[in-house]
Amino acid sequence: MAKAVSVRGLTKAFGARTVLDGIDLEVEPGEFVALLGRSGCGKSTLLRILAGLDRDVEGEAEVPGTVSIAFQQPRLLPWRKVWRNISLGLHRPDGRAIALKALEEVRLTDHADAWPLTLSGGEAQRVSLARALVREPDVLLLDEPFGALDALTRLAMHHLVEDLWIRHKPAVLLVTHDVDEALLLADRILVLDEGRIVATHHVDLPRPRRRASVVEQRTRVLADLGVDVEEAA
Ligand SMILES: Nc1ncnc2c1ncn2[C@@H]1O[C@H](COP(=O)(O)OP(=O)(O)OP(=O)(O)O)[C@@H](O)[C@H]1O
Repeated sequence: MAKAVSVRGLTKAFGARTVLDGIDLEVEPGEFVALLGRSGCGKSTLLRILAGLDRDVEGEAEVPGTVSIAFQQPRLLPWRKVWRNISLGLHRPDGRAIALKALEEVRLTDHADAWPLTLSGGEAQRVSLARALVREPDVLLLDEPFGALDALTRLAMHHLVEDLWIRHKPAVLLVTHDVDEALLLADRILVLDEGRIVATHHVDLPRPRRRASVVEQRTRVLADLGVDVEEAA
């Protein structure tokens, strides 16, 4: 079967600075992959390239299917009601019905006619997810979508994303700094450092996952990030 994402020898430089350094990566259809790494290691740059937002690269980055991306900030248009933010660009006469269905999936039907500025951070992020999903993407790119949320809302979002992923089964690439988040959600974790994939972890824990079940593997992932858990404790 065709890969959802095929990246070969992908190199990206900003001026003299090489940000991605010969990345090779294949993602299977329906696979959930987390990209984990320190700030500035090139995670967002890779996602932007996969989304087709940056084509000035060396090497190959192929995403044959449809792609949606959600960012850390929901980026909703404040002058359009929630449902219109979701249906925007679909160009379909049944846009409202489709938006309502997507809002039902993120449990926000009652906010369909709200203005984005009246939403909480978690609600706005759920709208952003609905907007990404309504296009039924083959590949869903999530660039730290929970980064700005409080811990409890974050937890609820983890469950929601896992739920939506199981229902729609797009391939997902999730950029995160959060090891637990990666372990709770991903089939595979790629650790990036200075533009290279320096470690790969397969996560075979049964779903739905619980925080307690990720503790052991967390130590090994943190070690690849240069964090000694004994010391950090
Ligand atoms: N348009 C740009 N021009 C110049 N440098 C850039 C540009 N975009 C990104 N960079 C640099 O590329 C490096 C990688 O950035 P990137 O946003 O991919 O990192 P990241 O791993 O996603 O970081 P974070 O976790 O903090 O979001 C950084 O050093 C950043 O300053």
